[in-house]
Amino acid sequence: MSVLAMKGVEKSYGAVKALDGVDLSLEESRFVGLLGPNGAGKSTLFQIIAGLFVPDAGEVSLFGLTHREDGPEIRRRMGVVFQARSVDLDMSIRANLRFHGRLFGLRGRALNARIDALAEQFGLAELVSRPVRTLSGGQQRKVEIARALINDPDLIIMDEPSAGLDTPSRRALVADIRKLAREQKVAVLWATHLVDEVEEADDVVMLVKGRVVAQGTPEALIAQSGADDLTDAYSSLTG
Ligand SMILES: Nc1ncnc2c1ncn2[C@@H]1O[C@H](COP(=O)(O)OP(=O)(O)OP(=O)(O)O)[C@@H](O)[C@H]1O
Repeated sequence: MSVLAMKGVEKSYGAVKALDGVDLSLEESRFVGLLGPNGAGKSTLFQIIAGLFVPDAGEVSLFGLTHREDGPEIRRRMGVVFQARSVDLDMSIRANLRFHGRLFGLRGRALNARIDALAEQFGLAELVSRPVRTLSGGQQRKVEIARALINDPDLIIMDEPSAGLDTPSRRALVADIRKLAREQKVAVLWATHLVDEVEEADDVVMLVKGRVVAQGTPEALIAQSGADDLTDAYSSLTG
């Protein structure tokens, strides 16, 4: 099933062209890494996928639907992890997840069961009553991700979800999300400027100055560029 299809997407901020004809597709259960340096246009792309920005040109469809005609249905089926924190530091994990669950119409026992399942899945079960402020950076990022999964989405888009984490925590988070994609059939778009986070992605899309310069499996990109590994391939394909 096609979860996301973008064709010829353009977006400018005044004279700055942030996206310059982006084509991108994402299928069910795929973990796709969106790799690009600072300023490549990753956040702009996310805002468009999330329906917060309207592109200047091009087409975007999610689950075969468009934001213009079916925004609420798309939002019901999508989770978003932005770079900025979206949970309340002074509230407990459970209170934060309850608040977000209610936005999707979840209530009572069903909501509590969903919170318990997510807390268990992300190793937060012992911590659900603690204010988010008292958690480690890695645990706080997991709360962000649990929040984005509260509505059991078919697609989750994540803008540098590992920001601020050390290398072991980043690796663990990537492994958790890859497992989630595989086992729960969630399509994942993971934006980062760190090559090691997408080395085992199903597909990697390289974005530079608003253009997709390469996309394919990590193996295909390495072969295409005659490089030894994905880091070298990224350097050579992105100049
Ligand atoms: N609100 C804005 N007004 C003007 N220019 C902007 C605005 N937001 C982004 N830009 C510019 O658009 C381009 C793409 O920015 P964007 O934030 O989408 O890139 P990014 O890949 O997410 O970068 P980073 O990895 O640093 O977060 C950059 O040149 C940036 O300076």
